[in-house]
Amino acid sequence: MSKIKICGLYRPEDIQYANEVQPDYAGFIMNYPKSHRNVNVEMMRALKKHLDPEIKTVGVFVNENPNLVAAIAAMGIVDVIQLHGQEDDGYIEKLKERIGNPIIKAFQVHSPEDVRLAEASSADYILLDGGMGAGEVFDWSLLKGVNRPFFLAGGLKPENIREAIRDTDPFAIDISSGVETEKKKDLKKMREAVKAAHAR
Ligand SMILES: O=C(O)c1ccccc1N[C@@H]1O[C@H](COP(=O)(O)O)[C@@H](O)[C@H]1O
Repeated sequence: MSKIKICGLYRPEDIQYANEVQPDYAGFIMNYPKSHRNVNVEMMRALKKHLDPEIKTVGVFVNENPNLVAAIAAMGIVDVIQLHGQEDDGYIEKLKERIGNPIIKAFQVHSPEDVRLAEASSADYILLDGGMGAGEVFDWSLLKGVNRPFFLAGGLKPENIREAIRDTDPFAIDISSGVETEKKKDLKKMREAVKAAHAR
């Protein structure tokens, strides 16, 4: 069993689906127009209003100005901050002085050195990913013996979640494209993903 974050919600229907299938975390790609999942602050505020408060919201940022991230955190619309760009420990420390929200730092993993770098992060959680929301699986054998709890991301789908949990024992599964059909969240796939992650 693992927790699960379903990432990249951006339509009102996505919120209804999340309320129905109850992931532990709901992720929102914020201020990143390169992604089709992009939401701005106003959209986020409107979506959050309808989300079950038991589901934690994660604001995902890519190399965003830390002052803006802190300002968004102060609005109370994100419970957790995810940093998915090249933000370093200096950036994270600066942010920690301004906000009390837990911080997840994402790392792309291609080698054992990438894993060591992630383990040393000053973030509250690390997220180990193959790409950037592009559905890329990486070599999970690199994760043997990781010394702290991690979110596992990258190319996960309902069909490979059980194998991923068995092989890597993550704190949480993080999934986005694997629960979409034609770039839109798919209720059936979301239900199957949550069931697979929460199965004992
Ligand atoms: O999903 C995006 O568009 C995105 C954009 C910028 C940074 C991160 C993004 N997504 C993150 O990618 C991983 C895995 O996604 P997938 O399941 O492989 O599609 C997840 O952490 C998302 O938060």
